[in-house]
Amino acid sequence: MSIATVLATRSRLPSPVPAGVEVRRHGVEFDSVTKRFATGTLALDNVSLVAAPGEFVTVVGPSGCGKSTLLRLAAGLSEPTAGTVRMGGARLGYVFQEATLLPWRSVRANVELTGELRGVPRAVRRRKAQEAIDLVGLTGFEKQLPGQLSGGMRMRVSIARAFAGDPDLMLFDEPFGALDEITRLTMQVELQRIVAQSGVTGLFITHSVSEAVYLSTRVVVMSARPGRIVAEIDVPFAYPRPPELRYEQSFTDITAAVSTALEGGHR
Ligand SMILES: Nc1ncnc2c1ncn2[C@@H]1O[C@H](COP(=O)(O)OP(=O)(O)OP(=O)(O)O)[C@@H](O)[C@H]1O
Repeated sequence: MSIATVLATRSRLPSPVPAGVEVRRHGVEFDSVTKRFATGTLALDNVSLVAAPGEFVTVVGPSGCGKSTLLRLAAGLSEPTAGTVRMGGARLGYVFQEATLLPWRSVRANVELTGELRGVPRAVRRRKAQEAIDLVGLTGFEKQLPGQLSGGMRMRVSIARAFAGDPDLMLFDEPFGALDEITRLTMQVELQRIVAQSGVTGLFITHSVSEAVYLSTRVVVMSARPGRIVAEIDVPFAYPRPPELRYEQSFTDITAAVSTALEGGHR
């Protein structure tokens, strides 16, 4: 199947794409990827996976099954032992479980950091930073320091910093894992809005089945180590997704399918 066909069938964006939303050109593709570490640990075994431009793909799997390894390969921080990872020169944005902000810098200065490190002219990076701050709902908090913000707000800054770099592909490594339940649910609602609004492609790691289903166009289920893909489940709901979607039968049917695949791959 060509990447254009995958996009046409799986894009989360309505057709025609709304005015002002530009679908990014790049996704990521893992072709028969195996990763064995120098210690002998086989972390990933023959994994093939596509996140086509405009898709938001979430990977769920038991602890230690190789999810972070998969993201490190996508980021080019590690090389496969066998197989190929293709991203066609995508500009990457990362969001980790910890917000990793510089405590002495204001919200704005933290968000501008990516542009600063890339040598983007001051006026341009300030404009990009403001757009990203507005996108994540932090308008008015530009001058605050990270220590003055809640955990959820710090995560918003971290997401804004990634978006200010104008990414094609966003990599998320359990970004909401350290948040309390209510903040986590709010951040899920925010993230699917932000992602749909920005047209970015996403690869997202989580332990939470309902988070995976609520956010994504497709959920990829991995087995216990060595990580293999045991199921791929499409999530057909249009964006933006209302929070109440989580209580609908069609939603719980999909979470049940993901959980069943997860339990099967864990045995
Ligand atoms: N640099 C490394 N050297 C050796 N082994 C490693 C290395 N990085 C990860 N591993 C091992 O590879 C396996 C997969 O690790 P990884 O962190 O990708 O799993 P994970 O699914 O993200 O786990 P968790 O859900 O607990 O965060 C684990 O057994 C881990 O100990």
